[in-house]
Amino acid sequence: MPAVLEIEGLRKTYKSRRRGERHALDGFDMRVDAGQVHGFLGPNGSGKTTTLRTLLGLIRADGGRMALLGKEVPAALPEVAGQVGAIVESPQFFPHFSARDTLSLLAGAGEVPRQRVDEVLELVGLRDRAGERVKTYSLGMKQRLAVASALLKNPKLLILDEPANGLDPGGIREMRTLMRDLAAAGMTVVLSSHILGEIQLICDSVTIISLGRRVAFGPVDEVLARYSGGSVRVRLEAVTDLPPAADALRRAGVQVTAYDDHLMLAGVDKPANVTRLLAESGLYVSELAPVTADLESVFLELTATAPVPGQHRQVDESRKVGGGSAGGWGA
Ligand SMILES: Nc1ncnc2c1ncn2[C@@H]1O[C@H](COP(=O)(O)OP(=O)(O)OP(=O)(O)O)[C@@H](O)[C@H]1O
Repeated sequence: MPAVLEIEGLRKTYKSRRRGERHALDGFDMRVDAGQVHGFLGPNGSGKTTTLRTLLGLIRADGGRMALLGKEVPAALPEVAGQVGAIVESPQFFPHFSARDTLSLLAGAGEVPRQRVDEVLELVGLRDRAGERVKTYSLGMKQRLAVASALLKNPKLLILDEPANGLDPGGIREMRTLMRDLAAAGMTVVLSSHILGEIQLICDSVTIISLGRRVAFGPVDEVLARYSGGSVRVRLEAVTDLPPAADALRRAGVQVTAYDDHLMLAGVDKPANVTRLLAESGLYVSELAPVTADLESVFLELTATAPVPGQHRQVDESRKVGGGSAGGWGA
């Protein structure tokens, strides 16, 4: 499958007199194949918008290479721009224009046939409100207009930064169907979003970025399988047995996360060893269940952004975590 978007070793450092240097992208890699819906995920401040802005020529990279539709950018941007539709950050519209006027203006500037305006209004569900002024629109309606503007030129590659922002549950579901339909029709779609359940439902593949570096990538199923490796939920007959059980397992080298009524273990190859080890300490297991991770828990683990009771995590406190689940206990 040809790559529609390729990034290798991308670097971007913001410099300011007051704050010094900030490495927003620190050798970032990304690849999106044709016809995929690809999720681009990362905590706040991890470098997603910087990546998209660099790719679209809005800011200059300090190093690395990028290609869109097989052409090196930024050099080939004039050639490929007509085939790439993008919304990065909230686009601004003239408040006194209607959605139809806004799209007609953009269509005229981009030599897009007028009938396409009605097509995209229909696609994003704005047909019946298209004559009203944008200043009377809700956040979700403005978001739909933004997606419509990105779709006007029927691009080969559609890049959407937080497309579900402000949409109601019905709107999110419609957006999901629209993305899938566009991909089925051959468009490649890159979505950045913090709604991970949604990404898991919509996307074929994902890239996860943390502190300006890629920490995971690949088909969603493979990423989930890779990072679910050996996760096991354990309940004991008495909850008072959980702390000594956690201690015994940790002493044996198992990664243990303790919850009120159960333990989560990572990297367990042979669950029977857990039962045996606990029984040897006089602790009896009432449930031992393998757990498949969802995208949210993989994301929280890889970007180290899971909430810690009693702490207020600051935006730059995510840390780089090596690939694969640590531990490997249970031989
Ligand atoms: N113009 C700028 N000047 C200085 N620092 C910047 C600038 N733009 C972004 N940064 C910094 O670069 C880092 C990456 O920011 P970026 O906007 O790319 O993150 P993001 O992943 O899009 O975050 P979010 O999910 O919050 O939108 C952050 O630490 C941010 O503060």
